[in-house]
Amino acid sequence: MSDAPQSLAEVRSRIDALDADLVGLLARREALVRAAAAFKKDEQAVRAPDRVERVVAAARGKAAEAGLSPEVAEAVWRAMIAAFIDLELTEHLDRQATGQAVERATGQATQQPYG
Ligand SMILES: O=C(O)C(=O)C[C@]1(C(=O)O)C=C[C@@H](O)C=C1
Repeated sequence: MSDAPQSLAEVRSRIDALDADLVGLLARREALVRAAAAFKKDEQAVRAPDRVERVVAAARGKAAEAGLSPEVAEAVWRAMIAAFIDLELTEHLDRQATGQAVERATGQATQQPYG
């Protein structure tokens, strides 16, 4: 028997189920991105353009093997990484602001993410 969906409603129900899996995978990815951010000292390290290109190239390569359009893979990965870079930069700025507030309150120098 064919596994092909028999209606638009069935297609959409399968898409919704896959999206739920993707949300779980992206949450695990976000936890790792946040862990990476903690090792980075400056904005250039957060942006890591060489690493971005390697990640995108790997996604394109795996996409072709898996039956995913490489163009779609590249667009999705670039959008996803841009969002994670924004998240990392926001975390760094928050940490910097917290460090400055602690310094004001205590008069003690704290470690600054941007040197
Ligand atoms: O590999 C890193 O350094 C990460 O922080 C992860 C990640 C990504 O989402 O893949 C995010 C930001 C960097 O610009 C590069 C890659």
